[in-house]
Amino acid sequence: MAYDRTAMLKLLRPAMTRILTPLGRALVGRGIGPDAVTAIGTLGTVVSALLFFPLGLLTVGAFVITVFVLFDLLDGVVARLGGKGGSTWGAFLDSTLDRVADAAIFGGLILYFVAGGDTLMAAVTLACLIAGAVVSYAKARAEGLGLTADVGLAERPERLVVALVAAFLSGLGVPYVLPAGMWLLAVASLITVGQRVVAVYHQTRER
Ligand SMILES: CCCCCCCC/C=C\CCCCCCCC(=O)OC[C@H](COP(=O)(O)OP(=O)(O)OC[C@H]1O[C@@H](n2ccc(N)nc2=O)[C@H](O)[C@@H]1O)OC(=O)CCCCCCC/C=C\CCCCCCCC
Ligand SMILES: O=P([O-])([O-])O[C@@H]1[C@@H](O)[C@H](O)[C@@H](O)[C@H](O)[C@@H]1O
Ligand SMILES: [Mg+2]
Ligand SMILES: [Mg+2]
Repeated sequence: MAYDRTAMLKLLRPAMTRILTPLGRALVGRGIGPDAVTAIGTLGTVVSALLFFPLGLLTVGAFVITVFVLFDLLDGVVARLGGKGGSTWGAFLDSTLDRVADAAIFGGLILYFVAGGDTLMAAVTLACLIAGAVVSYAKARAEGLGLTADVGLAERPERLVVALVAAFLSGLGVPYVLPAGMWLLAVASLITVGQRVVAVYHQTRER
């Protein structure tokens, strides 16, 4: 079953874009370009994920990472307000650095579980990292072949919301929420890989 992205968190995109537009305008007015926003967002995410999560500071880590991860919406806003409607280079940079940010977030959580001696949850979180990367790769490869794979239960916003909310609540002392979130995400990401493979398979058969 294919999930239309308009049925998922993508629905929040126009509202988030509206909220971020005044900030985007201010950045453009100061001569700050989208690539700088992309780079700062990625750097901030990587440093905070690899600092806070392994130390067990899950709530503050999830909060700070959320701020930096929202730069991924802000860079597109800045690109579009800049008048050129976004560049090919910017699209490449944005997607590539998203992979770096995702690796740091899930890598930070893996280090947290390893530090606590929880090998099983470290492995489940590793599955989230790998399956999430395959989800993104499947779409990028399909697009490189002139096809589309813009479907799935757990696209990047869903993966980030589940991981960050679970980490945030776990840090507040809510029991079982982080393991439950990681198990849920591992399964949802695997399903998403399947959905994208099936979507591409059907397109190749139609050809
Ligand atoms: C103080 C602030 C605290 C904030 C707390 C608020 C909590 C947040 C609540 C809700 C978030 C809701 C999620 C929003 C969903 C958005 C859905 C969506 O569309 O996501 C996709 C995007 C970005 O995708 P992409 O990068 O592809 O789009 P762009 O718009 O950037 O466009 C790309 C094109 O732009 C051009 N371009 C780009 C870059 C560049 N350098 N040059 C360019 O030219 C080019 O043409 C490109 O093709 O967003 C995401 O994926 C990020 C999702 C964010 C999810 C955050 C989830 C956090 C939720 C909860 C965490 C709770 C813990 C903390 C609790 C704190 C409570 C206060
Ligand atoms: O494929 P996926 O990982 O769910 O989501 C993708 C993002 O991770 C990627 O960075 C972005 O450029 C793509 O347009 C797509 O939204
Ligand atoms: Mg972006
Ligand atoms: Mg992005």
